[in-house]
Amino acid sequence: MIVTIDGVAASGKSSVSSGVAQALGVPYVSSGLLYRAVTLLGLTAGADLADASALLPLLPGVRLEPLASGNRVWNADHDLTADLHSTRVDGGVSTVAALPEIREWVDAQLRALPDPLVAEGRDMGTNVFPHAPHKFYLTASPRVRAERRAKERPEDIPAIEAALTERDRLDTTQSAPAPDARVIDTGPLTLQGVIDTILADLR
Ligand SMILES: Nc1ncnc2c1ncn2[C@@H]1O[C@H](COP(=O)(O)OP(=O)(O)OP(=O)(O)O)[C@@H](O)[C@H]1O
Ligand SMILES: Nc1ccn([C@@H]2O[C@H](COP(=O)(O)O)[C@@H](O)[C@H]2O)c(=O)n1
Repeated sequence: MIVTIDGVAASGKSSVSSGVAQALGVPYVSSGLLYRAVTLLGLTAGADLADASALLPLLPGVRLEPLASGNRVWNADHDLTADLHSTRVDGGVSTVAALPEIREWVDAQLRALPDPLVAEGRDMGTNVFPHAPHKFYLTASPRVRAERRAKERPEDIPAIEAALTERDRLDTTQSAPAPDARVIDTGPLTLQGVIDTILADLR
């Protein structure tokens, strides 16, 4: 069984997916981490982030480890995970994610994973796993999302809100709820409240 949890930036996708996956006893996979890993490797190599032919040669050693407690991304034996959520990576990742060749590479990594799993991102329910029987799409206002993220980042709330809004704009093409997804406004809910809403739906 595959459960897809898509949504806008910082809507709670990875935290909610981790909670749902742990309750179900299955792994979850964060597709955004793969786009972030490509971006980090591109930035480190000084590559043009808009040029897929410069990025693809950097990827043969990249591997996602989908654990229920939290995903890790490796490049050969180097753990990239801690460096994937920087403001610098946030600023470049939508450029990388717009490249069809990179999207194909990410989709292939995800589809090679064994069922069952919880998959989170932007296009899990629409594109990568369109036949998944359970689909969710998380939203919250930009201000609520920025207030939550401000607890983990040094930037102030207006700067975070502006960056999130811009990332949503750049990601519009691949970020829409599947027609058969349940849309959940997480604004009025606690993290556990969102997890419980999804688990109740699955039951
Ligand atoms: N319903 C909620 N209530 C309160 N805080 C929440 C809720 N959902 C998520 N959070 C918090 O919001 C922050 C962002 O959540 P998370 O990183 O899971 O979002 P995301 O959608 O995976 O982000 P990104 O798109 O940047 O990868 C985290 O600090 C998380 O604990
Ligand atoms: N299915 C996906 C997942 C992510 N992206 C792109 O990656 C960026 C980072 O994703 P987060 O979930 O960690 O926020 C995101 O802004 C998108 O550009 C994607 O295109 N498709």
